[in-house]
Amino acid sequence: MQTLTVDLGDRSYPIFIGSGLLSKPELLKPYIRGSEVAVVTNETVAPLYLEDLRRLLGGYRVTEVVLPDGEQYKNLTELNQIFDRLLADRHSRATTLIALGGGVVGDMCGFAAASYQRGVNFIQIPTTVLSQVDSSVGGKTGVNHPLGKNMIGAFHQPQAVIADMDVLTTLPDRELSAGLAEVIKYGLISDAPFFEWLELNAERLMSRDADALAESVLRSCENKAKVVAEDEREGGRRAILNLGHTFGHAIETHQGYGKWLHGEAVAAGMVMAVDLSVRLGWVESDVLQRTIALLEQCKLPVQPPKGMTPDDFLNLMSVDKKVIDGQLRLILLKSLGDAVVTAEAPKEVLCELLYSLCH
Ligand SMILES: NC(=O)c1ccc[n+]([C@@H]2O[C@H](COP(=O)([O-])OP(=O)(O)OC[C@H]3O[C@@H](n4cnc5c(N)ncnc54)[C@H](O)[C@@H]3O)[C@@H](O)[C@H]2O)c1
Ligand SMILES: O=C(O)C(=O)C[C@@H](O)[C@H](O)[C@H](O)COP(=O)(O)O
Ligand SMILES: [Zn+2]
Repeated sequence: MQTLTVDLGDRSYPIFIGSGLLSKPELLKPYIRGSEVAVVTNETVAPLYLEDLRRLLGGYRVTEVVLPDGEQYKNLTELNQIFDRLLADRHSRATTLIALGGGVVGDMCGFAAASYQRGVNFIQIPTTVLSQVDSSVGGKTGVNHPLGKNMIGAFHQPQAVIADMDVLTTLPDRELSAGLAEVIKYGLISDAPFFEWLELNAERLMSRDADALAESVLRSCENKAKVVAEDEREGGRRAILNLGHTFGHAIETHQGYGKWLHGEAVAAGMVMAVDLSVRLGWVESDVLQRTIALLEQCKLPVQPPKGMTPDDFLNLMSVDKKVIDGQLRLILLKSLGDAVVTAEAPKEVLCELLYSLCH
């Protein structure tokens, strides 16, 4: 097992990465402070892994909340199910919520923990590649609104993250690929040697080589933990974790939540961001070619969806959370492994990009 720390002073927490972690009560128990626990999971993950978690929770008073599965349920209506159960079962402020699932469950459980009785503890047990490498770390929690992704939420850090690699064996291929999009993101924004490692190991990752997957989770979490420790609430540098997301979130919202997976939309969005960086003369075109090649090897989309127009993008991107005083800011590359947040979007080149890619 490997242990990393997200260094946030008195809110620091460990990320445990390894095999067989869902059978180790000694990992989980130190992070549950009282006798009350609420497990939040979904209808797909529950039959696979809830029993393992139940075994670790002998002796606690446990509420189980099983949500419907899908990005389309990451909303305020479904979030309320968690509050209803916590209140019905009389959970106090000393309760601990446990997210058992992918990023949707993690974001919703985390937001419930941030707001139930103005804030209770929670633990992340991420079960997808995407949630192990990204969403379980860093404390962004929340739900979608029909007008925009993750528009309602809070920063609320977990007490611990327990990433058991064994659960990835049941993950569908499409979800594996979607998770790899966020893995590739770290190479692009902050870790060129990792990008090169991914180019060499993409085939192993796609065939679910356990060592390669563990290495990619570890290196992704190292990169994310470093950025989060520098800028917990996205005052500045943390925004680099948003590479491709301004375009990607526009795609997810336009298509209808759940049609394009988050990782798929981010993949196409990263190609757009790197392409824009090339058009501005900031990076060599080979970085774009290598990005496309790696994403394609991971069976990810590299173009925006058919039928989405430049105006669709511009309208949806105008409500991005990085917009300040009407100015859209984008994450672009200065070189492979070096991302920057622009003070404003280069509008002319952005329009040129959108008109050349939208079809
Ligand atoms: N908070 C953050 O920092 C952050 C970062 C990245 C993404 N996100 C959010 O995360 C969400 C995407 O997360 P995701 O890709 O994990 O999607 P997800 O949570 O929808 O999970 C993907 C699918 O895999 C299933 N699943 C989960 N674990 C499984 C397992 N071990 N075996 C079989 N099936 C399993 C789920 O039920 C679901 O059908 C999006 O809402 C995105 O906005 C948040
Ligand atoms: O942790 C972050 O910061 C990220 O931006 C990680 C992203 O991968 C993730 O999709 C996040 O939820 C996007 O945040 P948002 O603030 O753009 O909604
Ligand atoms: Zn993301």
